[in-house]
Amino acid sequence: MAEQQIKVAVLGGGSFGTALASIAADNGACVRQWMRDEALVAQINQEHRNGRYLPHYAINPAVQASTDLPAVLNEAELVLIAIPSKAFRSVVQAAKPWLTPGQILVSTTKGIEQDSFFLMSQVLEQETGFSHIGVIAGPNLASEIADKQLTATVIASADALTRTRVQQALGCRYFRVYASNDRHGVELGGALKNIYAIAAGMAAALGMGENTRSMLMTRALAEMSRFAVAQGANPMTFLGLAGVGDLIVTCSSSLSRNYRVGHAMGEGRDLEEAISALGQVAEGVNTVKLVCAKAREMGVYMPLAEGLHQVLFAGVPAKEMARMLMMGEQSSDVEFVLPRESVQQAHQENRGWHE
Ligand SMILES: NC(=O)C1=CN([C@@H]2O[C@H](COP(=O)(O)OP(=O)(O)OC[C@H]3O[C@@H](n4cnc5c(N)ncnc54)[C@H](O)[C@@H]3O)[C@@H](O)[C@H]2O)C=CC1
Ligand SMILES: O=C(CO)COP(=O)(O)O
Repeated sequence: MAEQQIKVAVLGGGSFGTALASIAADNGACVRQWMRDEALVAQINQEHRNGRYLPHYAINPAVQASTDLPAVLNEAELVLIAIPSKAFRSVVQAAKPWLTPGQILVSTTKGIEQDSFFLMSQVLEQETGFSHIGVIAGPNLASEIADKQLTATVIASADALTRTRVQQALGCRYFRVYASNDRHGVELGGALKNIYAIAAGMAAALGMGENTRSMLMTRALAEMSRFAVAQGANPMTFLGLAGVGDLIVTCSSSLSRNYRVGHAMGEGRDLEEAISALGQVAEGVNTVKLVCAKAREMGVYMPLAEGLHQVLFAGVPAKEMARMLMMGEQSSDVEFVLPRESVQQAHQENRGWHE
């Protein structure tokens, strides 16, 4: 008996929503994609191209774009939400009357909500109370996926049905979907790495060497996992695609919008100029603000994020910040092996040794 075609709704007409819609259609799903822009809908349906966000790639012709939210959601088994964090809740609220508890809701958004400090899956949970909720995160540059470059992602959910259905709907010859049950850790990984991608772009523009890049990424991983553990996530998750995997790609690629914002600033533009030159969402700018405030409140040590915050919002030159960071207290390499406190204590005991 032929397998029944899964019905997938994608909310968001940006680059990632479009890339995911096309994968699902390549995989045989019935795919409808919702966006606000009538002209973009017409272009996707007629030319099978998203000229605004992914102009150079063909979209599977089976993707049906629409501005009609109820029609897109009607009978969808899987709903993928690819809307920037600033607008995420309002779109979920608009969709709510047409959502049903049996549906699987998956956020693909790598950001944090301003006032609540909620991750997007928590927004989904709060708005709907549904039980099939998950997140997708990993090293997933949209244009490479649209180019069908071999790519892997993670579906994270405590709910086995959500994990399995997303693996079935999206897993194909160029897109591999790994499963995790640490939704919080995976989602935090995706949001936090954007901070360090901005720093890496900045450092690249200032001429950093390979040693510097490696130091930056590795210490970023230490900082991200420290913060995530303080938030209740499993540090092992950061060894996976949504941790180290996504950190590597966004800290190395000018295809990352966060990296590009940092790079433009490293070349001398101010933050506003860098954002407007980008013309797309760079979630890390807002995330660094929110994470630094939360880290201060919780007493979590995050020197790189704090340093970036000073550069973005307090006018400290990036070069000066790098110098200050290099002169900070020397600490533990892997603090889950040698705790930071032990290193600090040893420093205190040996104070005055070379005085
Ligand atoms: N582009 C990428 O390579 C990847 C992006 N992501 C995440 O996906 C999320 C969405 O990003 P992209 O698709 O890349 O963004 P994008 O900047 O390409 O597009 C954003 C889309 O959201 C729409 N939008 C914004 N406000 C809206 C509102 N109030 N109502 C309805 N639609 C609205 C825009 O019109 C646009 O279609 C981001 O959080 C990003 O971190 C995750 C992995 C890869
Ligand atoms: O998350 C991404 C790749 O995994 C995309 O990063 P940007 O949002 O910086 O483009």
